[in-house]
Amino acid sequence: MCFACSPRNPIGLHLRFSMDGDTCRTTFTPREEHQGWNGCMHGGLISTLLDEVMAQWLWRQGISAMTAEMTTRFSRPVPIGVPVNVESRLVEHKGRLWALSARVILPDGRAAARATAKFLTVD
Ligand SMILES: CCCCCCCC(=O)SCCNC(=O)CCNC(=O)[C@H](O)C(C)(C)COP(=O)(O)OP(=O)(O)OC[C@H]1O[C@@H](n2cnc3c(N)ncnc32)[C@H](O)[C@@H]1OP(=O)(O)O
Repeated sequence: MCFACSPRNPIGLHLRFSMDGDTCRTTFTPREEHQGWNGCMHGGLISTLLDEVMAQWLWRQGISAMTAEMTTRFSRPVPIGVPVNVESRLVEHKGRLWALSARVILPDGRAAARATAKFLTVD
């Protein structure tokens, strides 16, 4: 029961994804219970959005892969109650290793957070 995407997880984020060309997308509006710093979404949960949108890019190509490494840059706060777009793309693929990038985008089009990650295919 995935914390990020399962519709049955009672404490989950209930994210829903779609592919748009070579980009995987979702949207999310953080609520009070997702707060970290006053009035802003918790950074760990922002990382969850980024991790999951990259994992889903792979999943939707039929690739089972786990996150092996991830770097996140938090550029601007994500305000509670404000909808954000989250998107990912493939950067590179070599053998079992898949490199992806992702962004959390505020309604004014500015990126609030960016991540790069390496995923390794698993059996
Ligand atoms: C869509 C539904 C799923 C959504 C899930 C959302 C994403 C997640 O949250 S996944 C959960 C979080 N991630 C984890 O728990 C992963 C924990 N780590 C592991 O289980 C293992 O380390 C795992 C599976 C990633 C890799 O282990 P294993 O299969 O034994 O590979 P391993 O032998 O260590 O490495 C294989 C090769 O990759 C290389 N490699 C491993 N990690 C890295 C890395 N970060 N960067 C570059 N190369 C790497 C190794 O050097 C090795 O290279 P070589 O074959 O040339 O020696």
